[in-house]
Formats: sequence, structure tokens, C-alpha cells
Amino acid sequence: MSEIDPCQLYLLSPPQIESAEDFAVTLDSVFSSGDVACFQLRLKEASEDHLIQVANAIRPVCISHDVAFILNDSAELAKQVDADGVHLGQSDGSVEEARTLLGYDKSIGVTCHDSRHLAFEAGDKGADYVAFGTFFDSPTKASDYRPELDILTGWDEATEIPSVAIGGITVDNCQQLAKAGAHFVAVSSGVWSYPEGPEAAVKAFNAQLKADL
Ligand SMILES: Cc1ncc(COP(=O)(O)OP(=O)(O)O)c(N)n1
Ligand SMILES: Cc1ncsc1CCOP(=O)(O)O
Ligand SMILES: [Mg+2]
Repeated sequence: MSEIDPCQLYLLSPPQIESAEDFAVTLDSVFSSGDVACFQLRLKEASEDHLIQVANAIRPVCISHDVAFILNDSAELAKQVDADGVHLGQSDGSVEEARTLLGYDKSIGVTCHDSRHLAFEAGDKGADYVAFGTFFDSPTKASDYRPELDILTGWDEATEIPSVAIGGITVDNCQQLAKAGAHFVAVSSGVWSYPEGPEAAVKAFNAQLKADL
């Protein structure tokens, strides 16, 4: 990654959202507090109706702040809610099917755990970014995968495809991922559970990521 291209914040939603309208107001305030490159709606336990309701409420907020709106897990739903892209895990369907459904204007990200092999495979199939993790203990999702930081460095040197680091990322540990070559840090609890609130978290992440590394 070049010096003029700092690591950016990729925000994941909190695991639950009660009111779509209230969350849209919160998200507007969070986006106003500092740069966020992407926002992923990740509600593993929500009904499809609720997911669609939340997606419809937050999509205009993402558009007005120029934040890419990514839906987790389902290319079909991403198409239905006109998201800017989809994030696919290893069991969430193929990149090729998602591409056929969404076209080339939309982004497709793929979970690659701790595996360069999975990442090269995803890249060959046309993924727009690959995600490595879990780098640190995550309160949001348990994982047996624990990549070393150097997977980010090796990936950055080997390809032009952006990498996303995920898992237990906080204001205090994000710089090491940026230094190692991550293009994005994907964060949920590090923002939503930040003691001073999510707006302060976004400011603090930006300060860390934009500092001279
Ligand atoms: C940016 C990003 N990276 C990884 C994941 C994890 O996706 P997956 O492995 O499908 O697990 P779930 O998030 O669906 O529980 C992600 N969502 N986003
Ligand atoms: C979805 C996902 N995949 C690996 S860790 C994780 C959760 C990220 O949330 P947090 O930033 O709270 O660890
Ligand atoms: Mg998934």
C-alpha cells in the first residue's frame, strides 16, 4: 500500500438493530464524525423483513455520506435492496453467481480466514476485496482462525486486490494492521462499544489510521 493511500475504516453494524429509523439517525451522526469507507449491514438473527426495513432506512444515509453500503451473506438480498455490494463467507455462495446477479458495478468481498490460498482463489474468481481474520479475540464472533500480521504484508506485495483485516480490532490495535499492509480495518464492537460512544470511536480510528505510520 502506498503512503498516499492510508488504511480506511470499514464499519460493521452492531449485531442487533431494534429500530431502523433510530439507527439511521445514529448512523448519520457516526458518519458525520469522521471518514468511513464502507458500511456492512450484518444482522445474523434478523428476519428478512427487518433486514430489508433497516437496509431501506440506511441506504440513503450511506449515499449522502459517500459510504459504500455492503450487505452481509446474501447476493440476492443485496440486489433486492440495491446495496453497493455483498460480503460472502466461504458458505455464502460463489463469487461467480454473485457477479452474475449483481454485475460489475457492485463489490464482492470474500472471507479468507488465515489462508492465502483462499484469497488467491477468491481473487481469481473476481473478488473485489479479500478479508483476513480473526486477528484478535472478537466479542462479536468466535473464530478458530488467527492469521499472523504478515499475511497482510505478503498479500499487499503480491496483488493489487485490497485486503480487509477483521476481528477484535480496536483504536489501540488498528495501527499494527495498517502498518502490516491492510487496506481496510473492519470493525464492529471497537466502534459500537467504545466507552465514549461510536462518534468518538470513528474520530479516534481516523486519528490512528491517518497518523504517520
Ligand atoms: C469484512 C468481513 N470479513 C469477514 C466477515 C465474515 O464473514 P463470514 O465468514 O460469512 O461470517 P459472518 O459474518 O457471516 O458470520 C464479514 N462479515 N465481513
Ligand atoms: C464477522 C466477523 N468475522 C470474523 S470476526 C467478525 C466480527 C467482527 O466484529 P468485532 O470488530 O466486534 O470483532
Ligand atoms: Mg457470512
